[in-house]
Amino acid sequence: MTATKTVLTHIAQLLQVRETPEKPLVGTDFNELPLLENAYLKISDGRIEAFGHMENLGSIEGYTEIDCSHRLVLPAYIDSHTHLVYAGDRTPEFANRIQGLTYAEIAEKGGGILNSAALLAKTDEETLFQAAYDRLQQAIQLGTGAIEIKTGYGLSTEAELKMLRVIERLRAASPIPIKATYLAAHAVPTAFKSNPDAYVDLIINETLPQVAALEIAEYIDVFLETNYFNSAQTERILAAAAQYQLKPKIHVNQFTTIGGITTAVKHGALSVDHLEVMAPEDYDALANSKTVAVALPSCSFFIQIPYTPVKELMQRNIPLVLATDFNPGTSPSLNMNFVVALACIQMKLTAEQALNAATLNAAFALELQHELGSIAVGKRAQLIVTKPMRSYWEIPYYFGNNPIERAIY
Ligand SMILES: N=CN[C@@H](CCC(=O)O)C(=O)O
Ligand SMILES: [Zn+2]
Repeated sequence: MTATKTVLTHIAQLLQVRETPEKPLVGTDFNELPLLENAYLKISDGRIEAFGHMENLGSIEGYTEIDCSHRLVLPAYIDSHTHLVYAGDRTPEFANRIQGLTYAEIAEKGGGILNSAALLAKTDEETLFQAAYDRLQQAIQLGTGAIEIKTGYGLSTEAELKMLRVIERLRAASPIPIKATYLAAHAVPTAFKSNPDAYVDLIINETLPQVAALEIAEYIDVFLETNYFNSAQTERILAAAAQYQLKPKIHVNQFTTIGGITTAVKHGALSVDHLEVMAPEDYDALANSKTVAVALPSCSFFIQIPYTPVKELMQRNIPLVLATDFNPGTSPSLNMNFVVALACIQMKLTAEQALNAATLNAAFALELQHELGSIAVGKRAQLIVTKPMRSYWEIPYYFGNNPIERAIY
């Protein structure tokens, strides 16, 4: 936590200096990262009070000074897609994958999401909370200034509500904003294998009303994928969720393309997430929508699947967001710096584009663009002070290093 009045001085470069735009960044705006050199930034009661060139600093009496000479300052990352709450881990499955099994083969054997659900069912709320709270602290130290957390390892009403209560406790204890997503349909439980539609009925008739009554979740999610949930099932869930004002953020096109993006867009999805496998009609659906595309390169890296074709998205002016997809199966990393590095190295984004996708555009993916994501007076002062560096290109260049000296929140 910062003192009530703090001033950052001699900032070599203050990055992402812009007022909140009406829409997420695309085109030229997305290609540029506006900055101020030799800058100061004043913080009062956790908000950005003022900023400008050092020569215009004026009196700093009553402020605690943080000298940022040779350092860059940027808005904290927004991680708009995580599965932060889970029990145990999946290191045995990781070992199996190293020995040659695929994610799909492990899932067929009852591993994957079903494995995490079984572990979660026998783990108490306090244990889940403590583990997730530790991870939240890690995320903050790695530069994350707001985070989305999904349920989805419940696969029963009782366990989904348990996950939501843990998220609520995290929210109460967290110094950074948390948005909650009810991941209603993440996998078909074994008991429903022969009749997945009956599980969808249970979600709609039993779990969803109780989730809505808790008033913790803002968003609804479905894993729309071959062997998981199809478009017709998703449509039913999203139509029911709309009655409770839960907006869709959908897992889609991770392994196959089965019309899911069109479905998500039709239901006014705030975001579609993954998009590693894309068909021409998927781009068309997105290009004519208000839905943002969330790429998750750490998942592609960890389970060795294609990277989201971001150039194709950018060519069509589809807003691009980057997030970690932190989860025990496909992306056990909370490190947004690594996400930025992968986006540059593997997806060929420029550092400007990657940082825009991880800050301001990411804020749009959680409807936090008026609070976070850029340096503007009145926004929350959740900031990253880097270690000494000459250029923000060093963030992806020294991949695997921690570029952050201090997280301000
Ligand atoms: N694809 C669906 N959900 C997660 C993985 C969940 C898991 O394997 O536990 C993802 O985003 O990759
Ligand atoms: Zn995910």
